[in-house]
Amino acid sequence: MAVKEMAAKEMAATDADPLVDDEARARLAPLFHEFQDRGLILAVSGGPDSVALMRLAAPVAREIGTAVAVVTIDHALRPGSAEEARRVGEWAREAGLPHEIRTWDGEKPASGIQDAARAARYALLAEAARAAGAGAVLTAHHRDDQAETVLIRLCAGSGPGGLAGMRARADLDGLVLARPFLDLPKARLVATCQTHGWGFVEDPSNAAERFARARLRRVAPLLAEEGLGPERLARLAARAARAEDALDAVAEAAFRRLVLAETPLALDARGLLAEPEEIALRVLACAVRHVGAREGYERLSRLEDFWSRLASAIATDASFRETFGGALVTLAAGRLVLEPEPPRRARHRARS
Ligand SMILES: Nc1ncnc2c1ncn2[C@@H]1O[C@H](COP(=O)(O)OP(=O)(O)OP(=O)(O)O)[C@@H](O)[C@H]1O
Repeated sequence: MAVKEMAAKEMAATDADPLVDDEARARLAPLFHEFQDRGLILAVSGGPDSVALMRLAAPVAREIGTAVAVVTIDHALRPGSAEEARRVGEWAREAGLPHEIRTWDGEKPASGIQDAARAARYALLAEAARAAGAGAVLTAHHRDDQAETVLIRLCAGSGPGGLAGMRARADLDGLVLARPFLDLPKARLVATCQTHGWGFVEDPSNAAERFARARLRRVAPLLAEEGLGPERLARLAARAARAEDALDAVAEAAFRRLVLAETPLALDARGLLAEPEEIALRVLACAVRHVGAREGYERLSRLEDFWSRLASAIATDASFRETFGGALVTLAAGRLVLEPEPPRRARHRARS
């Protein structure tokens, strides 16, 4: 089916219509062609979304000849999770796909369990993909997941990067993380399973009130009444993503322009101050990451505070020497020099 025809068909589908085979093929086939040589991993929890992904992907994989393996992560957080993972295995067999269970048997923190479980899940999925020589991991994130992510980030006061939500294509530790259903309403995936009589499980933790995500789910209908429903939140994410990509491109060009020396990394401080604040912030974050001092990112509000101190030092020709995000940042003679922060223990020894 032609792409235009497909788009028209999808526009005509209501939020409760099951996906027809052509729609699924149009979404999945490009990825299956792209990874025909290396193969793909499908991340399947057993919920209706990922069961729909698995069942719809199986015929496309066969048709194109792409090796596909289904991976279920058993977080081992509640009784019955291992049994659920085994059931996914049965459904995968029914669909004619190989299945593997990877269990999270690392330390489980008392607080922030959802975040820890997510980090562990992605690490285990990447491990499984690498072991299979696969080039990509596909998840069944959908429009309602995206809307929830954007709401959570709105509540956290995120900038455009956060409001952009999840991307349909992202990096997963050097592999491709693809979300081919990211713009589809969840109801369509559920309807697809129901129409075909495909079994699925519901994760009881989804309903657990103690998780912020589940609490927000109660507020969501009220927001939707005010017009801020999943569709609008997802559109906000798409617009924020567009702005984010443009700002990143401008910041990258500014970074290249402002670099005076590579080792140690030195930037033109006055030039940085002359940039619009949003660009200066991004150049600074990029420079900090560049010295490779620490994994992860500092929070945006911390970056803003750091920049405000640094900007006033540049403006007044004051001296400046602070660490940020694992980088030692020094201002001297109009040059902003960034070096990896010396290890804390070594510094301590040097002082004592
Ligand atoms: N236990 C699991 N095993 C394999 N894949 C999983 C598992 N849990 C989730 N996934 C994959 O991730 C997708 C999103 O799941 P879910 O909405 O539960 O994640 P989340 O809690 O929103 O976290 P995140 O959005 O960061 O992945 C699922 O559709 C599925 O593809």
